Amino acid sequence: MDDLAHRLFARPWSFLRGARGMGDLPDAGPLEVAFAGRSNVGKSTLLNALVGQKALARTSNTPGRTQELNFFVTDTAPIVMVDMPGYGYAAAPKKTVEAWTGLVFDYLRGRVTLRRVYLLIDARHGLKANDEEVMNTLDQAAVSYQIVLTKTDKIAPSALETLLAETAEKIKKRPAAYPEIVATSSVTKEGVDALRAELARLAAEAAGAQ
Ligand SMILES: Nc1nc2c(ncn2[C@@H]2O[C@H](COP(=O)(O)OP(=O)(O)OP(=O)(O)O)[C@@H](O)[C@H]2O)c(=O)[nH]1
Ligand SMILES: [Mg+2]
Repeated sequence: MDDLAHRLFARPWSFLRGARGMGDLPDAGPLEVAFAGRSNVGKSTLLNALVGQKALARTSNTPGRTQELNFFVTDTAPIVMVDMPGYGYAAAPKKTVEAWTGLVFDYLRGRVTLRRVYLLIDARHGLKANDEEVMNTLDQAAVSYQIVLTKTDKIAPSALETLLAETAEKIKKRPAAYPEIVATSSVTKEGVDALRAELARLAAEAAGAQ
């Protein structure tokens, strides 16, 4: 880990608040980085891998584990990480899933302090129609986002190469998308240090702006 990243993750992160609606959000202050993606893609697991705390965000084999926007903070930098409910299939009633999805889109579209979205994509499945909808929303709102492939331990290196090339081609014309795609696995920890370094860079930028 580089020096800045080491400092950002030197102390434990803690849970600040869960929000079920836009009215419950914490006051907009420090910059926020959000983890978005389909249900079960590995958002909460990746957040735990980044902070090195196994049970900070709750994870599950069953889609629909995270049911609120969960805000996590550290006292080493003015940066907040936001674990989001998933969209797409979830083991919950239709109305409940619709409410989570509505909240996800409202937050992505309307949060002034949202600085970066990590859009997680399961490496076994690639981009789906609802991921494209999220990208449309972020492009329209001019919120910068980066594609993060998850569960790369579950596919062959050659399949990963193909997916990286295909995905890069699909996002080429999207104005708010980062052209580089990060491949991660919370099993092998591939990509985790690269994301930590990027978060540390954002945190340093935020600290400088205060
Ligand atoms: N093999 C493998 N499994 C993973 C990886 N990341 C997550 N998982 C597993 O995928 C399942 C879902 O992980 P979560 O982190 O709960 O997924 P989520 O995106 O937060 O899901 P929701 O909150 O339900 O939207 C769990 O069983 C994890 O252990 C990975 O990189 N590799
Ligand atoms: Mg989750």
